[in-house]
Amino acid sequence: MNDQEAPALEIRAVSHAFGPRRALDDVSLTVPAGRFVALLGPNGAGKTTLFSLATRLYSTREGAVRIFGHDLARAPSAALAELGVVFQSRTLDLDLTVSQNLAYHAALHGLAGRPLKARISALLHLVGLADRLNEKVRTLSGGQARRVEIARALIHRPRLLLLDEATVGLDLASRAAIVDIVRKLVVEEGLAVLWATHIFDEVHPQDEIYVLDKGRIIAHGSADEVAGGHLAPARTGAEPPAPEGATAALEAAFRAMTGARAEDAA
Ligand SMILES: Nc1ncnc2c1ncn2[C@@H]1O[C@H](COP(=O)(O)OP(=O)(O)OP(=O)(O)O)[C@@H](O)[C@H]1O
Repeated sequence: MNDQEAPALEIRAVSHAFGPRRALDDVSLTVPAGRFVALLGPNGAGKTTLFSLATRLYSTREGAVRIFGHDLARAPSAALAELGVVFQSRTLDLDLTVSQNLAYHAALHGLAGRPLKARISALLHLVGLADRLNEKVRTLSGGQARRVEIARALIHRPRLLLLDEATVGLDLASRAAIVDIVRKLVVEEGLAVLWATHIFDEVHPQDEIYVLDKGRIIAHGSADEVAGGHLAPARTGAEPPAPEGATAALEAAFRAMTGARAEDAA
């Protein structure tokens, strides 16, 4: 299989333990090139641990991670060159400008000069922040700062983006703006995305989803299949369910599978 045909991300039979606590148990998932895949799991399910393994913060002792066919353990540079990541915790320098934050990160990838300026400008247009180039990150809203982090994650033109609960703590409008930007990147730029979340309304009926619970993948399919067929519009010509109805159906299925309490999952 050549690199063009390989999935963007392949996680095969990965397990991970912190001392006696097994955080991931035989997890396998695939993100095809150019596709949006959601990883849905309650708090403590193992999402961040999976991201830490996929980004090589932790080394994979059991199982394998491949990014566009490059084995992360054997060919880490080739694999990581294809990967951008937005972690759950904020990691921008508040006292640097948007441009300085991006340029600093770009330097780590060997980008400089005019091509770098053009790249920063293009990315800030993509995330709707072209006018904030020279402002300190401290002056941005939480949602705007998250968008800068997305731009930063894409600076080296990766073909796979991992986002770990990227909308946590944001208001509804900021969340919607970020989800829209990421989905647009998939459709228009051919980016592959793994979107980890526990927020149901971020998932569309036709999205491919994996449900992670207590370190195991307990369901996989379209969101509608996982919710027992209650999300997609009926084929009889009936009106599609209201978005809040679809969200409720997925949440009900998820809670039935995981036993998660509402406050764990919302
Ligand atoms: N560094 C660590 N040391 C010990 N246990 C850990 C460590 N990191 C995570 N864990 C445990 O591993 C399990 C999975 O945690 P993880 O953070 O991956 O879940 P998560 O799905 O990302 O949850 P959240 O949404 O709350 O961030 C949990 O039981 C957690 O307590």
